[in-house]
Amino acid sequence: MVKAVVLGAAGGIGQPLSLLLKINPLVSELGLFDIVNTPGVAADLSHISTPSKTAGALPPNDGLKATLKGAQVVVIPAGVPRKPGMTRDDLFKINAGIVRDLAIAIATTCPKAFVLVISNPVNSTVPIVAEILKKHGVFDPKRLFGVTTLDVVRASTFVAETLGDQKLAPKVTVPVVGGHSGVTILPLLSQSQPPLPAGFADDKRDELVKRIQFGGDEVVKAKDGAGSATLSMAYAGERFADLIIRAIGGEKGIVAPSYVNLAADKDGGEGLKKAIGKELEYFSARVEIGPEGVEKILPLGNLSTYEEGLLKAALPELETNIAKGVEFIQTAKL
Ligand SMILES: NC(=O)C1=CN([C@@H]2O[C@H](COP(=O)(O)OP(=O)(O)OC[C@H]3O[C@@H](n4cnc5c(N)ncnc54)[C@H](O)[C@@H]3O)[C@@H](O)[C@H]2O)C=CC1
Ligand SMILES: O=C([O-])CC(=O)C(=O)O
Repeated sequence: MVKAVVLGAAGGIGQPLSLLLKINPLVSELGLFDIVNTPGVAADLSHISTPSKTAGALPPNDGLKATLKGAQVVVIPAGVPRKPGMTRDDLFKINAGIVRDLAIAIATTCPKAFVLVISNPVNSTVPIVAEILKKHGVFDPKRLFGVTTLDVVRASTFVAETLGDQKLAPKVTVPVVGGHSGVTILPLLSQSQPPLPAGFADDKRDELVKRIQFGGDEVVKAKDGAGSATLSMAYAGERFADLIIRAIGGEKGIVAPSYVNLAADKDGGEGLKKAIGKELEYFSARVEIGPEGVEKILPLGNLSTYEEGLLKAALPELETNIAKGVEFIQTAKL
């Protein structure tokens, strides 16, 4: 049983994610923080007849610190979402500062917590959290996760649709690696289980890859100015948080997709760096998770020639995104 905290709990993702965590039987205490509306959200959820206690706080009177006290899992969906025409990187200006300030509170209040970052741009916000934790001397790469589960969820759904059977969606597995924006999202369709039909046309494959890479844009466009994915993200966020909570509880064999610092790996990510041909500090892949955090970053497996090309195209943007997050903290006067 763990204490889980949601930062940004009154938002489009925060509310349904908090609901799902409230009904997770492995959560004993649920702390909710936002700059608006958390007392109401917490009062509402607290009437649900599950064992966990729920409390909500606002910034005055150190509400953030009180909420974080004793937290083992902190999920961060705080920040602004995209509007049509924006990239995730366009959110950096506002969200980088929000995530930085929340990370400072984590570093000083619950430095051993597992931190799950949803706020975009994930490729940069995860390095921001890491740099803050480093500055406070409490960084453990094994306990910091960028949440990329929605990419994997979308891949399963879209492949099932392509196979003409929605009922397959919960069973389809497709590794999605790299990062969490546009071309940095690398769906490895050649490893899909069940596989795509033999002789699946190249143009159909390209379409499917694009749809997974730009699935977020599909929702942003449909919401027409009212934000981005919230309900599917809450589902994905809880699915990931649940795996983390079960790993903390000692369950064996937990494997989840996540954007992590490669120093989290047993061999410092050397195997993965070799596979991608670049000295990157962060990459998303399937990771084995145990009670102390990441135990191993799993190899990417065999990439098709086409996927090698996708990987090559992803690396420059990923590298720029990472550097932007790192520099934001390293060059700042905090
Ligand atoms: N990793 C992923 O796959 C996904 C990430 N996202 C990202 O999640 C973030 C949140 O999206 P939504 O929930 O739709 O936005 P939203 O605007 O509905 O909710 C964000 C919440 O954060 C709160 N907030 C702002 N500053 C805060 C602070 N300093 N401390 C605590 N809370 C604060 C706001 O008051 C608001 O309630 C966005 O950055 C979005 O791009 C969205 C979908 C998928
Ligand atoms: O597209 C967005 O801005 C939100 C997001 O990260 C996603 O839905 O994958």
